[in-house]
Amino acid sequence: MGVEFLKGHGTENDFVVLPDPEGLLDLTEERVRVLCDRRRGLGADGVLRVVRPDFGPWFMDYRNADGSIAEMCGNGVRVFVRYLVDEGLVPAGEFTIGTRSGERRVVAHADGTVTVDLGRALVTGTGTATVGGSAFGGVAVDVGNPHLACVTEVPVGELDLEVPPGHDPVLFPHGVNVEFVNVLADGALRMRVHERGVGETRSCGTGTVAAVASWLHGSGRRTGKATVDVLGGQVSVVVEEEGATITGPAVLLARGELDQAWWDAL
Ligand SMILES: N[C@@H](CCC[C@H](N)C(=O)O)C(=O)O
Repeated sequence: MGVEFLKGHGTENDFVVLPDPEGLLDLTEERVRVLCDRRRGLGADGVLRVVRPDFGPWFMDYRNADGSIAEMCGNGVRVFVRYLVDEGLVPAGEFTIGTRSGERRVVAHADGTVTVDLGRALVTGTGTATVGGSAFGGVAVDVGNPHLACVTEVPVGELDLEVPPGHDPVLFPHGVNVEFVNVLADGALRMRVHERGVGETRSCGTGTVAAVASWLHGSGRRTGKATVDVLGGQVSVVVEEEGATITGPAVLLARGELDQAWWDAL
């Protein structure tokens, strides 16, 4: 009997899901790196380990593709919720899950979309990202994890995000996720993102919240909502004083077993 896995994505931000209710899996950095490698492993932007603690709700243990641990993953939560509901572990509707950023309320809707309350999107300052020698002013936003969201008139499709954007390490001592955002119309944004611990991804849920918070901040507002187009689809974001929500799709597309000998050898 090998190690059970599922593969899923939220707006093409893709994850390997590892059901581990008893918390028995030894999920080393190396195992995460190889699992996420698109040639040596299954390929993914991150891993979601599904753990049932002795007390409290189901816990999402999220890891970036480079093996690092992050506090929160907005798209990952939606896929995590899809797994819990599809497996009959939690009834659809509203419930709570655990994350490294604390407990979060979620709603699994009848149409298959999931809403996640990501807590307050805290604007903590301003900073600069550099891409190809050009500087982009941005707003630092804490969505449980760190973001620098840069609203720009440069079409985001023109940016080379193969190379990690430069940022001020003093402002972000633990690294940062960097978003570039175009305002398409009032209430519609387009975003690309370079994620800490991953590289450019086709979507970042917490990043879309940071993008909306940054856009609102730039227009003197603290609350509002927008749809955000990302490379992998579209999500809806609402930013309120007491918390920000993201709503979008969550897909599980495959399941299987990792070869035990392969896993043991890692
Ligand atoms: N893709 C995620 C964010 C994952 C964590 C991030 N790379 C970090 O290191 O903070 C999302 O959907 O929010």
